[in-house]
This record gives sequence, C-alpha cells and structure tokens, in this order.
Amino acid sequence: MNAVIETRGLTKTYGDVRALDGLDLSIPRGGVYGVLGPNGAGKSTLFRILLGLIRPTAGSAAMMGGPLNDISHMRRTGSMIETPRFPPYLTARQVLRWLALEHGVGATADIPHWLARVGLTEAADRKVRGFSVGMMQRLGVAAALMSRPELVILDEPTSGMDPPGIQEMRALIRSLATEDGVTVVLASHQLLEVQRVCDRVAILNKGKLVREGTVSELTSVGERLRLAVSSADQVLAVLGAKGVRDGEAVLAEVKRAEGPALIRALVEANVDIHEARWVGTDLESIFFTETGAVQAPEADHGV
Ligand SMILES: Nc1ncnc2c1ncn2[C@@H]1O[C@H](COP(=O)(O)OP(=O)(O)OP(=O)(O)O)[C@@H](O)[C@H]1O
Repeated sequence: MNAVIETRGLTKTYGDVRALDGLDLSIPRGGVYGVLGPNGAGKSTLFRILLGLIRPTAGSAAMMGGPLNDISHMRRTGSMIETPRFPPYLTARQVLRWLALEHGVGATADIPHWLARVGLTEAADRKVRGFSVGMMQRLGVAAALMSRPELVILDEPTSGMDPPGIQEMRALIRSLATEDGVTVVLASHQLLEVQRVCDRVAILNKGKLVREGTVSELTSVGERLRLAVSSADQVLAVLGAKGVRDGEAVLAEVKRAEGPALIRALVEANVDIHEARWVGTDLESIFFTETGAVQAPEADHGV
C-alpha cells in the first residue's frame, strides 16, 4: 500500500493518561480517510503529532514516506485543527491574501476560486468579526487548501455548521479527493456523515486502534437481505430460522450468493416482493459496539 501516513507503536502519555497507546496505522494515498473515536480516544493527539505540534512519547510516524519534521513534506500538507481564529478586522478575502503571502503562494493562490469552493464568495468582503463558527471553519479550510497540498488533515471540519453548511463541506471534501486528487484525513465522531464521505476509516478507542478498513468492508459484515413483501408469515415459513421479522418486512440471514435462489423460491410460493435490498451494519452500530461509547440522544449530522 502506498501510505501517505504511517505510524508504528505511536504512544503519547500525559502523566497517567495514555492518549495514544502503541498505535499502528497506515493511511493510503488518495481518497477520504476518517479517524473516528469517542471523546478522549486520541484523535486530536494523533493529528497534533502528525503536524509536529507535539512530540510522541514513544513509537514513530512517517508522512509521505519521510520523517515528520521534513519541511518539504510539511509544505505539501494543509490542515485545520480546531476552529481557526483570524484577525477580526480583516475580510475573508484579506485573510486569504495575507495567508497566501505568509505561505509563499501569494502570486499563485487563486483566492476567488477557494472562496467559491468553500461557499464564501458572497461573504468575501465582510470582516470575519461577524462570521459564524461554520463560516470560520470554511475559511479555515480554504486557507488549508490554497497552497494546493497533497494531503489535508481536518479535525472535526463541520463542527458548528448548520445542515446546508455540512452538506456543502461534504461535497467539498469529496471533490478534493475525486477532482483534485488530494488525500483528506479527517477526525470526527459524527458517524452518519463519515459513512457518507469517507472511503476508509479507523476507529480509535483509548488511544488504540480497534477497527480499520473500507466503509463497505466494515459495514458489509453481518449483511442481510431485507424483503418488503405481501406476507411476512409466508416468507418466515420459507426461511425458517434464517428469517427475522422487521416491522412489515423480513430480514433474511443469507449470503449474497443465496439471494437469487431465495427470491425464486418466494416467487414460486406466490409471495409478492415489493422490495429486496441488502442491508449492512451501519458504522454507528460498529462504533458503539467497539468503543462502548454511550449513544447520544440525537443523531449527529456532521462530517
Ligand atoms: N495537553 C494535555 N494534557 C493532559 N491530557 C491531555 C492533553 N491533551 C489531551 N489529553 C488527554 O488525552 C486523551 C486524548 O485526548 P484527545 O484530545 O487526543 O482525544 P480526542 O479523540 O481528540 O477527543 P475529542 O473528540 O474530545 O476531541 C484524553 O484523555 C485527554 O484528556
């Protein structure tokens, strides 16, 4: 695997707290990679180490095949850690112009393009003093992208955003990966959106890696065929112990290869099938099972 980030036995302790505990992680180049975990799992600690903001207690990490303190790699990485803060008396456009000069891309940064990509064209000439948290986040993302990095590290990129803002951010993150070829690594505990936006995820708990894989690999475990039918009883009679009632429908615990034969058998038994679809375990269930985290009363809807 062509890894863009690789950690081996990465450990960070704060007194008695093991924020990271021997983490082995390989993040492939390309696509969107989600680092998930409940509060205190070690996500921010991992990102801070990768960005050279803090030093690990033990273990090693490499970025783009080289050590973390290699300046040429750092130049190819953009990041947004926590809600960014900018001088309140500058407009969004001035903030980006200033940062472009700071990063040595003053002549090449296409500021109108990045303002448009993060949905801030209309607010471009407003002072950031009046910006909401979500607008600040978007400006922070534009700032991270202006130097056209190969890798972007985003910690909770949609925190504080309203649903339309979240949707735009999701589209932006996907387009960075698919159109710009940027590898995006993001941390989040907002699982539904992670499932929508990420290609691959790692679930951390108490500083350790508990699950890793593509979203479809993780969610296809325990996959079942959900059948919306005219008579659930008839289907349950055909399926025996392999059938579970799910409201008006039936969940059939069969393998993909057995699906067509089952549907044929049901048609022969005169069952009207209104819908048949494969349903997996969602990322949310995996997350709560693996981390033992307590489910929030309301579903999250961010990235
Ligand atoms: N500077 C610090 N001093 C002491 N303990 C710290 C420090 N930074 C983090 N920790 C502890 O390390 C553990 C991991 O924290 P970290 O912020 O990396 O988790 P996280 O997964 O990012 O959580 P969240 O989702 O809440 O941001 C927590 O127990 C936290 O309290």
